[in-house]
Amino acid sequence: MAALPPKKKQRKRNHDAGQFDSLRWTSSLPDAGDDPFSAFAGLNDFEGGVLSLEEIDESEWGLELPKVRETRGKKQKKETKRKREREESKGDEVTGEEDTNGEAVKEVKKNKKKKKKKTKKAKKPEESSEKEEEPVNDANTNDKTDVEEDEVDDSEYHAWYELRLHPLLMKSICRLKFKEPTPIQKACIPAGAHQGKDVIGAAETGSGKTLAFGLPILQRLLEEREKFERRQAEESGKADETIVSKGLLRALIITPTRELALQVTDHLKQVAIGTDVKVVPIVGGMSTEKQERLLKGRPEIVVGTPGRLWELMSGGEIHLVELHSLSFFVLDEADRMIDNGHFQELQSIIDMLPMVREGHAEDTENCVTASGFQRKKRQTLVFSATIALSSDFRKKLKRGSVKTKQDGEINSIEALSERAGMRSNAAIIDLTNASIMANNLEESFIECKEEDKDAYLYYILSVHGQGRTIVFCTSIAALRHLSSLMKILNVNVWTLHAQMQQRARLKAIDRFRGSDHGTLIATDVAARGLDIPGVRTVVHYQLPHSAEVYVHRSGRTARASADGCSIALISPKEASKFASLCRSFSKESFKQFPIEASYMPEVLKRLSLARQIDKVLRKESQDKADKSWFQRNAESIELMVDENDSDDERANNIRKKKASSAQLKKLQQELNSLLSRPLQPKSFSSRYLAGAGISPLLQQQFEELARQKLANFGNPRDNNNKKKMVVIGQDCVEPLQALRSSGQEVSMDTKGAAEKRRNLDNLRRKRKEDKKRLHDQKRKERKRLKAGGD
Ligand SMILES: Nc1ncnc2c1ncn2[C@@H]1O[C@H](COP(=O)(O)OP(=O)(O)OP(=O)(O)O)[C@@H](O)[C@H]1O
Repeated sequence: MAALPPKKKQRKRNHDAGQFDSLRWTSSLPDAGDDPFSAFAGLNDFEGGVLSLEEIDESEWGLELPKVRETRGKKQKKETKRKREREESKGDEVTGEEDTNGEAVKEVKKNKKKKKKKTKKAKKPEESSEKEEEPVNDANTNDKTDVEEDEVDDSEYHAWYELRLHPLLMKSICRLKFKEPTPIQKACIPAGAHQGKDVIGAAETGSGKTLAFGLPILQRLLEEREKFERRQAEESGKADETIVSKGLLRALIITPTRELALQVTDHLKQVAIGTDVKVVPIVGGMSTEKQERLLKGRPEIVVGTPGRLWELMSGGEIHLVELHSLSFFVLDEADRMIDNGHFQELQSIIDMLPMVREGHAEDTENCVTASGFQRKKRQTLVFSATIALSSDFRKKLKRGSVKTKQDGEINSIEALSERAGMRSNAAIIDLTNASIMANNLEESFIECKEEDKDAYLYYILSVHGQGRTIVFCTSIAALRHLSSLMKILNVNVWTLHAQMQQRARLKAIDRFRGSDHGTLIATDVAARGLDIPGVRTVVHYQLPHSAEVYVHRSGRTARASADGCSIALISPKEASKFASLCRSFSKESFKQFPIEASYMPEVLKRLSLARQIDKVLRKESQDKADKSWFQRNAESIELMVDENDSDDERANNIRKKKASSAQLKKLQQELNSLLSRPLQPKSFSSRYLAGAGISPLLQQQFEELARQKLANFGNPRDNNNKKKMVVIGQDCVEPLQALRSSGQEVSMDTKGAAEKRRNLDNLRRKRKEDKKRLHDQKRKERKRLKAGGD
């Protein structure tokens, strides 16, 4: 883009500044206290803060935005001009050669063909590099011709131009068809990319936070490279090979889970296509050798999990310990980092970062390889969907008095940010709304007994089996129980939990991603960051331990302007937890998910059979496991196992086995016969056939039948009457649709619930005390009687 004239530039800056006025700047959050769900109460009471815009001279960047489609008038004018020029040049060329035998014309055509071939060749490397695992593309392949040839509609992408991104980044954005930046991107890119500020960013799940920190990183790397190359060219073209930023670690992005690290890597790679910036994931569960090999390629951006990163860093991995050149330190899903099991390694990594002093460039005096550009301050970017900061965080940062635990451990995002070198002028950008949930997310609940949760889940999956669903459990035991039941009931499910091997985890995600109506049963390892398009429903089979996790779980649906719904299954035991959750989101009402009670007898029948089958199967596999365990251990101590059971015992065992397999067969037959027909409500009208589980094929057949019946009626009056016959297959109704059309808004008497809980606790305590008193009395009585008898 050409440099704007001074006035325009000023106006543009004002415009940018104006944009920020509409944002809410944070720094205050009420103390969360002991209640894990109260962390978000009053989240919208934030203090203001202003971003100051620095002078930026676009002309210095030499930036050129992708050529956009001109308006019709301009286009026509240009076309006429081009035509005229073409004709003139054609004339020149033809007259310049012998024109008598048409040779010149042929020459021109040949030249044109050559040109076309060249353009094709120039395009090829880029196309092929997209398919490669590591897109290491040469910036030179993205010459202007490529950019110009992209059909980019000005009106469609103009919202990005204010952010003044590098043309190669703009090209990727256009390719990804991201029409406009999301609010968090709009707010963070100027601060992070152009003002070099540290950023704390919070926005709802699925709001595009990855690019809110990814684009500033790529922008700065590309910008620095261009500046450097220009300067080199100016200084008589003598390239000093030591200073070029290529090959030094420039950005370290840390995420709490491996899947998230891989996803962030993929996302950044997509945007970095066409640049030669390398992005590499470093995560546990993958071969260390392979990751060391990847690091030998000296990627500028590394995305990793704390455990594996620290393992390699403490082992002296050269690319990871040369941190003087680091320009970005990013914590994605930062609040999760302070959970147990993460912060030890994270703390060690942070302690390895060169010191950043307020008002000073990084301490890089001993560094010979870092260029002047890289010696700029390191930026710290901290992002999450749920972020809780104290009201005077900024002041504390200034004073350097953010508290860590007494033993020096990091216990809050604030301490983490300070330790990582966050400066007091950091841009704190909080775009979370009062409920912190995505606006297009519909939340609902079903109140049920603990033992009925399976039935309600089966109801949701079979009656409303449309779209992808993620079911969250808090324990792996619950997940295993649930997945085996659902598999017996022929529900298409995959599982994801922390005890699975990384390969299996990725496979499960991949398969889930590939199935339009699949179900993933997961623990909270999948709660953060996973970006799987088309997740329509999130079911909280068990409520999570904290409100943050609830937010992140629900955020797997309704991402990037799509809609979706969440359904929490609430047992009486969880009622007070749920009330506390509502309180923390200042929610006064939740929608009750509509259940068609007439389906439940059939659902319960199937489930009872599935449970019995599961029990038999478990017993069988347990017996097998016990036997092999016994044999293994006997062998290990060289003990001879006496195989010779008595005849009676053997006969007994065989009888038991036969009985068990006969029982299993019978149960399976019974269940199969139930599963072979659609789930039907107990009673249904033959006129309004409402059948959940009616497959599209069956529905089609019913509709055909209805039409045939209609045609058979000769009497037009009769005909009119029968026209009212409708076939409704509820299978086609997504949970979100069902919720929208008949979900009941239920007001949450959170205070009342707490009162009730207290009363119930008192009652229980009283009953216990009474029981104890009675027991003591009886004991004393017995003693007395005994003493009297003696
Ligand atoms: N400007 C944009 N326009 C449209 N889609 C976008 C834009 N930016 C990002 N996306 C898409 O939105 C989805 C969500 O983005 P991303 O994963 O970065 O969200 P997030 O805020 O990090 O979510 P979470 O808090 O759950 O981790 C991704 O599929 C991404 O490709």
